[in-house]
Amino acid sequence: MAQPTSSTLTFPAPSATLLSPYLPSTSSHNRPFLTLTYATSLDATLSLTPTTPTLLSGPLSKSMTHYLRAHHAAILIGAGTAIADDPSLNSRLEGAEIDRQPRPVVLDPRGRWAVGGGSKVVSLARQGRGLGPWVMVMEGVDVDGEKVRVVEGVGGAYVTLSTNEDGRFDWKDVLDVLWKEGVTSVMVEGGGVVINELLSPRYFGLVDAVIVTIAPVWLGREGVQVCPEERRDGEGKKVAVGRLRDVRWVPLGEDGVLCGRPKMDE
Ligand SMILES: NC(=O)C1=CN([C@@H]2O[C@H](COP(=O)(O)OP(=O)(O)OC[C@H]3O[C@@H](n4cnc5c(N)ncnc54)[C@H](O)[C@@H]3O)[C@@H](O)[C@H]2O)C=CC1
Ligand SMILES: Nc1nc(O)c(N)c(N[C@@H]2O[C@H](COP(=O)(O)O)[C@@H](O)[C@H]2O)n1
Repeated sequence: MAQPTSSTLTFPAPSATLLSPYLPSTSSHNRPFLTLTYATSLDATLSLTPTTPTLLSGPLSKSMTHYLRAHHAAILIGAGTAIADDPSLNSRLEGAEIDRQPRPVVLDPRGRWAVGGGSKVVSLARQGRGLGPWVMVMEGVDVDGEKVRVVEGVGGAYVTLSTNEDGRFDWKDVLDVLWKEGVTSVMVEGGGVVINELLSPRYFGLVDAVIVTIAPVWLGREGVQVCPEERRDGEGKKVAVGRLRDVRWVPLGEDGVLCGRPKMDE
């Protein structure tokens, strides 16, 4: 039997039905609906090392990712992932034409990502199989003119945003910029810095839905781990950061997909 090409992934309707309660709904708080989604090992690890692209999702859960991408207006990653993976950041779901492609957004305050004509995201945008990326950089950073030319040449943009004293964007500002540009939903895929920050007590409340693929493998130490900053109560006692409610487990091949809505414990 012929293998599907990279642009003809399908996601079975019964699984799609199970996911439907977690898909973006109309936002009631003047910011994009934020879905946090990633694949992890049994030891809560995203990749073997920060610079090693690591396939965790099986074929069905990978199709789910492309289904989710086609249901979001934007897909966001940190510069670490952009540099390590040279990702495509488009949806290869069957029927996901250009009007259902998510806008790739990369948090790259210092303009480190070497986005050029050979980058997958640029190449796909040139072929009409994805959108040009929006790269968020800090004020005053000197971005190489050639990179700006390449990004703008495929309909993308470098967007300047202010940072705090640590050189970090406030997530509320990131979401505000996207909202003002008409982005109603964003799927955040990672990597470790991004995920751990969004799961930290400060930003936990910004996450509307979590969809995590759990693959039956252990990756060992030195990997990029999901382990957010701890939370303490008024007396300094350590408490859980938060949990998921409205939980649903969806088996996809050998992987388990955990869906839920985050809730910070009282
Ligand atoms: N299994 C999975 O689902 C995924 C795995 N990965 C893996 O994760 C690894 C990369 O993870 P990390 O090294 O943790 O990098 P990362 O992708 O989280 O990027 C970190 C960088 O993003 C920028 N950034 C993040 N938050 C920011 C903020 N609030 N303000 C300003 N800049 C911000 C900074 O430049 C920071 O150094 C790679 O190995 C990749 O393959 C990445 C995504 C998903
Ligand atoms: N869902 C999922 N499963 C895995 O096993 C992964 N390694 C990732 N990684 C994320 O997907 C990006 C690559 O996507 P493309 O297929 O190149 O578009 C990678 O950059 C991570 O964000 N995700």
